[in-house]
Amino acid sequence: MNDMTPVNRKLGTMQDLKISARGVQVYYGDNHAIKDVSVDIAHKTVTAFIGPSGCGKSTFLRCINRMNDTIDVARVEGDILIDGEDIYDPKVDPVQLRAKVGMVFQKPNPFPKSIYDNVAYGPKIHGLARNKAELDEIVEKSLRKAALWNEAKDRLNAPGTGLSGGQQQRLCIARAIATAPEVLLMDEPCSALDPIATAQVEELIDELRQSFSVVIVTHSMQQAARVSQKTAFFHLGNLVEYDDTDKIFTNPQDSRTESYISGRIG
Ligand SMILES: Nc1ncnc2c1ncn2[C@@H]1O[C@H](COP(=O)(O)OP(=O)(O)OP(=O)(O)O)[C@@H](O)[C@H]1O
Repeated sequence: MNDMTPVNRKLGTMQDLKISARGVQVYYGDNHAIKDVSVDIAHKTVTAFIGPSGCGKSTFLRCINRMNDTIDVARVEGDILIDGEDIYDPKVDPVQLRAKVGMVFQKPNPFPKSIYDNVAYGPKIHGLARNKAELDEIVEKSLRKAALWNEAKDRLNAPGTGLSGGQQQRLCIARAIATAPEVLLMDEPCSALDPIATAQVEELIDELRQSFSVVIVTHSMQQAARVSQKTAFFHLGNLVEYDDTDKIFTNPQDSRTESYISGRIG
């Protein structure tokens, strides 16, 4: 592991460090999907992962809450620390970790339960509420944070699957934040949404940044430019460049980043 790459020298001074990855490698059988990636991610910041299809964005995102553990052929090496703690330490319970590091997927995937129960499920299993009143409060707060309360408050007992696609995605965001996570991972959260629902979710991401570190995988460079403060460009499993979003889009240092943002690769 080489800690003195230009990326790391630069990040050595980062304030409010939340996630620190060092020398991360991911293999799917013989396929070396992530190659020696080191990156520091700040708290209360939106970080975008961009890059051509198959470059490893989702794979690296899934390392941050150990979702790759659920894929039989996947093998992860290297270190990922959150608040200085190694999340791959055998003492860490992945279920507890995923409450702290929430995830929102490409397609809205509410449980086949009521709107209320979708949000209450996580706090219940993690024992975050002592009684019904506390649970009600968590549900309301989470739906408010996800900008869904006004639309959902009169139909809390209706099925979550009855909401529109954009509302379902906000419900999934409410469900993810109900367990009071510190990091929210979003894997192309708007790819199944229309432009209006996309704009609502993007606005929400900006608000979520007040409370969480948000890491978002996106195919849309416009979206990365709109929502993120930091951008990481991946190519063929390598983290090629990581910097302030403005800089990546206006003055990239690596020719591969330049080619990608100008549409020549990808
Ligand atoms: N569950 C899996 N099992 C085996 N190989 C996988 C799995 N998921 C991803 N891969 C492989 O890992 C590499 C990186 O894929 P990944 O999905 O992380 O890329 P990506 O940049 O997120 O792509 P996209 O933008 O198309 O979603 C690819 O070669 C892919 O085929």
